[in-house]
Amino acid sequence: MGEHSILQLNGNMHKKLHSLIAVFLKSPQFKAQITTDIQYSVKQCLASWTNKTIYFQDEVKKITFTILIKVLMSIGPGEDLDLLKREFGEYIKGLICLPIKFPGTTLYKSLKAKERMMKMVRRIVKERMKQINDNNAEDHCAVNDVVDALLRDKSELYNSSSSSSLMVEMISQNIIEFMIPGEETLPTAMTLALKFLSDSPLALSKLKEENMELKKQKTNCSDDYTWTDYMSLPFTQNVISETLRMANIVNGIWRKAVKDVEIKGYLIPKDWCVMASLTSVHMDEKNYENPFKFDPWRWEKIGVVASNNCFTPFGSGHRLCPGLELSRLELSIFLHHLVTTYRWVAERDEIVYFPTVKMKKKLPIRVQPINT
Ligand code: HEM
Repeated sequence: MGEHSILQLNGNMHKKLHSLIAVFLKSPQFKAQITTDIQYSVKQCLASWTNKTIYFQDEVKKITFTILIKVLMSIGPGEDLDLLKREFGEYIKGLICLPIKFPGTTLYKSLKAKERMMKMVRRIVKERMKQINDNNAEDHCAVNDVVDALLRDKSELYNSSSSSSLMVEMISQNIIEFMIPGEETLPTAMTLALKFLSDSPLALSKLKEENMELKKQKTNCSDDYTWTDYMSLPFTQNVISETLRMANIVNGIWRKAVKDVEIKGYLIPKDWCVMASLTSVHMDEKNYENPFKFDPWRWEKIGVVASNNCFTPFGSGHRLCPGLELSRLELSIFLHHLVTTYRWVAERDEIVYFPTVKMKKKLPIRVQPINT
């Protein structure tokens, strides 16, 4: 990973970058716009799945990747998006591979793919920088995506880099590395939600009932759906929490001790690395009764929590995932349109948890509109 990756940064630089992204993702304008974009993407994708067998695990990435790129750079469907999709696929293969670099190796191809992506992202950042300078409009124009948020930053995060070409370089690098934590996690959450629901008819029926009610209300008053509509469905949020608890998409997080630390009588010497296992917390019967059972109802007692000591799918503390709410929103919109418009039959498949969470056969399903 590059030296500016948010995942590797520490101290002040990390704090500023994290806060810029988190503030943008929480802004009301962003929430309103992205709700419309996700709805559009979800409906289009679902319509293209009907009456044939699809591999859910692969197909759902079309929704999440499109949204991720929209959030980062406002790129819609077209050549640029196709290029990014292709090159990013090649690039991530090289993040965990043998460190051998000569033509033909995975690492070599990955670095070449990153160069091609950098070229495109650099062009976009430069164009945007020019627009901002030409209009001298920093204070009046809406911040539409992460590129805007980083370019309009006043906190000197990049300004210390003095030359504008270095600033373009750093922002482009950040944008590419920001794709890594968002690309694989969310489609996996959607895939496992579908798997758990396919195996739990009671939960599916309650989910459908709640979402049909919202659909009826919206149809009667012909209002558009808002972020809050989707995020206020209690059972749907419980299905999402239970999916995240059992899926353990990020099974552990790494930290390095910057000084000697004592925790519960154990000494962690300076420079040691520690992995906090999130899976152990989520699957511990001291925290969750019958932890291997998919039981969205358990959250009626626990209540909706973004994160606490016993529920940390998005991590916690100053590295808490800034994509937390966006992920819950995408999951909610996806589930809403899926269960209110379609039914599906999933083939038998198994969850594999190592090295990463996946479905063994990519979860083949057949989707049909409800009223056929
Ligand atoms: C269900 C989906 C997701 C899960 C389970 C998840 C989980 C996590 C976890 C556990 C961390 C903390 C890592 C650590 O503490 O070292 C994290 C960090 C992060 N996530 Fe997510 N994530 C998800 C979706 C997303 C999405 C959609 C985005 C982008 C829009 C995103 C962007 C990030 C970023 C940039 C960080 C680094 C934050 C920092 O170090 O300051 N994530 N995520």
